[in-house]
Amino acid sequence: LSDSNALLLLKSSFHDPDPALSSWSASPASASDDSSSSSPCAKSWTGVLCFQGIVTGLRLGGLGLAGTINVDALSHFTTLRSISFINNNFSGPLPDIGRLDALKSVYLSNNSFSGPIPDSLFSSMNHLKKLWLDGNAFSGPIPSSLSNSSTLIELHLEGNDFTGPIPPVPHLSLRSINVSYNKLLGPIPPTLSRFDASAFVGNAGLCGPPLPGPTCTAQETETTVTLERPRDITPPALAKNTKSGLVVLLVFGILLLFLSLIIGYATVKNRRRRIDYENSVMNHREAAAVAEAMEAAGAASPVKLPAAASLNNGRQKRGGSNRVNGGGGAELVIVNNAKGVFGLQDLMRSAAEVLGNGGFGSAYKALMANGVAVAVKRMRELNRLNKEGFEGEMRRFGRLRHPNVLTPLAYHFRKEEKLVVSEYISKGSLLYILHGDKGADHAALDWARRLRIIRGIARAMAYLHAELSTYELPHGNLKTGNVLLTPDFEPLLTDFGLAALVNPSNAPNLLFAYKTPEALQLHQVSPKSDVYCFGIVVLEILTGKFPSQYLNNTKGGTDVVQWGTAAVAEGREAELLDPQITGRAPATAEMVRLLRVAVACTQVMPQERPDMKATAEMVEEIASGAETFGPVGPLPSGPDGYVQLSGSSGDRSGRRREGSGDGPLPPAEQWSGDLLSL
Ligand SMILES: Nc1ncnc2c1ncn2[C@@H]1O[C@H](COP(=O)(O)OP(=O)(O)OP(=O)(O)O)[C@@H](O)[C@H]1O
Repeated sequence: LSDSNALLLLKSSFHDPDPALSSWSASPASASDDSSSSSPCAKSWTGVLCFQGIVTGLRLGGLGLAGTINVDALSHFTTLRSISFINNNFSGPLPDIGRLDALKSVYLSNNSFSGPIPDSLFSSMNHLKKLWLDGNAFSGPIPSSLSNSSTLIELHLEGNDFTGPIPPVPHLSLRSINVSYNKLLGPIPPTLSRFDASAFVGNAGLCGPPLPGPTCTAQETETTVTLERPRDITPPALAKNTKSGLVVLLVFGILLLFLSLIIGYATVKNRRRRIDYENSVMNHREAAAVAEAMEAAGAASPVKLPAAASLNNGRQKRGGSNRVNGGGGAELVIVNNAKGVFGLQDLMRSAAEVLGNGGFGSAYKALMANGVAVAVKRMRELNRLNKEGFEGEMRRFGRLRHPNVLTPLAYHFRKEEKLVVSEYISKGSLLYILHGDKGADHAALDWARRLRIIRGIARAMAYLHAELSTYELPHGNLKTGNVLLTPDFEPLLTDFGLAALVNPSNAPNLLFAYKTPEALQLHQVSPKSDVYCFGIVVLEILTGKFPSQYLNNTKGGTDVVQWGTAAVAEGREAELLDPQITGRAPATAEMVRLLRVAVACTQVMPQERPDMKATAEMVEEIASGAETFGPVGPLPSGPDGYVQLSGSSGDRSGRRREGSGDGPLPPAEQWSGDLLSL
């Protein structure tokens, strides 16, 4: 069997409706010989990873594949190191991947695999480092053969129906584990208590550290001495230090214990909110989509904590420098003093409120005694850089000044704990206001406000692309969950520039830019990936629909890219617009033109998208037309019934039409995607 034929055999076990694997085809050469020129490595087959002409990996995530995975075909590749089938629709039992004993990484997240996994399945996988089975419907016990995987560094089993106890997985090499939202029982192995509580929540029968709440009977003595637990996460320098070191240790202990408690509380409370929410006004499909996004993003709206949640821990010392409450590394470094200078103890004395638990870690609001409210995020995943590197990035972010960019105020760095502090923005995220409880803020999202929001986001993005022009991803995580709104509905972008700080292996799970076609297909990102994300955001704001692109599966939301692209191609853009912004009136030219810009931004090929500067200029020009001329009223219909746009549009045959006044778009030659022909 040649490599090509083995892959074709594999392909024949898939159901590939798109088809996404059309590049995997039996050319005459590959069918007849096995020469190097007929190797899949020489033919750029989608998702086939090679090293020196040898197939070493398959990355077939997010391709809409279903059916089964033919392990016989895969076993042909004795050098296969990594397989990824994430975000597809595979179902049935876990394929017998245990036979692929050279595998180091297995990514099968977010499919519909189900049933128990044979207990001995992992016995021969002596090289296994990363196992991601989350977001499926596996049941039965977690296989005990995982206990032999002494090389394991990432184990993700969350969101399944696993039952029974957590087996004693090798913990020395383990860097991340998540078994949340299963049906697990019994004590958490003490060796795993160093991980965050969020890795274990959602299992009614689990007990013991790091989970808050009732302790396991067998572990009572250990768990009741709660103040000793933070010893694990306190740097040795602090522990052996002087009296002040002990005070800081104590304060940290209380802070971290408190955080664990409130995260657990918030998680339970937020799940309840989401269920209520699903039962309310939204149709089931969209509700499910939003619920999953909220699940992924943690809380969508603040959760009030009991008054006893105040973190009052003694007197603070204020320093004159920008390192506040220094000593033993337990300091807060101010990078932007727009909200004054404050220290860790100011935070600890604040009334605290959980905001949520995003991909990077948990977030909470702290209202300090001076009346300043801040959002504090524990950034567990920012482990790529050492202290100097991290500080350099934070200082750089702290120097950013733009009315639509939320510049961080301060950070705290230790190997085990990274905090980033920003001003608290009371309205919360655009994601929640658009799709959440549909309250007064949602009702206020009329066309004028949405246009200003889009313009503000475009300006901020253009600014970030200029200021962080050396970054592969100047933002990297643009989505409406990371657009906060000020009381007067001005957008503020947050969570930008983090791609440089996260480990590359984790970036695809954390950053929305890794959901772009080029990232999913070619594992490449660039500033144009940000442009794609911007396009999604604009489509979301214009249509009011929750983008399926935010989800890790195909079970909900609206594919706004496909919807928008088809509508533009067929000249029926007006049909897509959220009725809330059009009211009973027909779409305005600005709405339709913005939709076209968004579709241009979401072209599959990055080189066919405008860059961020050109995009922002187009948005600016459209918005200024709207401001100068006011609502343009009903659009004249063309002879074939299609909306006729002023100045910038073409008819379905691509001919340009004469318009009536809101000016031309910037020159299309700045980018190769021809907006005018769309
Ligand atoms: N500065 C802030 N002011 C007000 N709310 C905030 C602020 N920063 C974050 N939030 C809210 O806190 C919650 C958690 O935010 P976090 O950034 O940790 O996760 P996320 O943005 O939801 O997900 P991701 O990690 O993918 O960016 C979200 O609901 C977010 O809207």
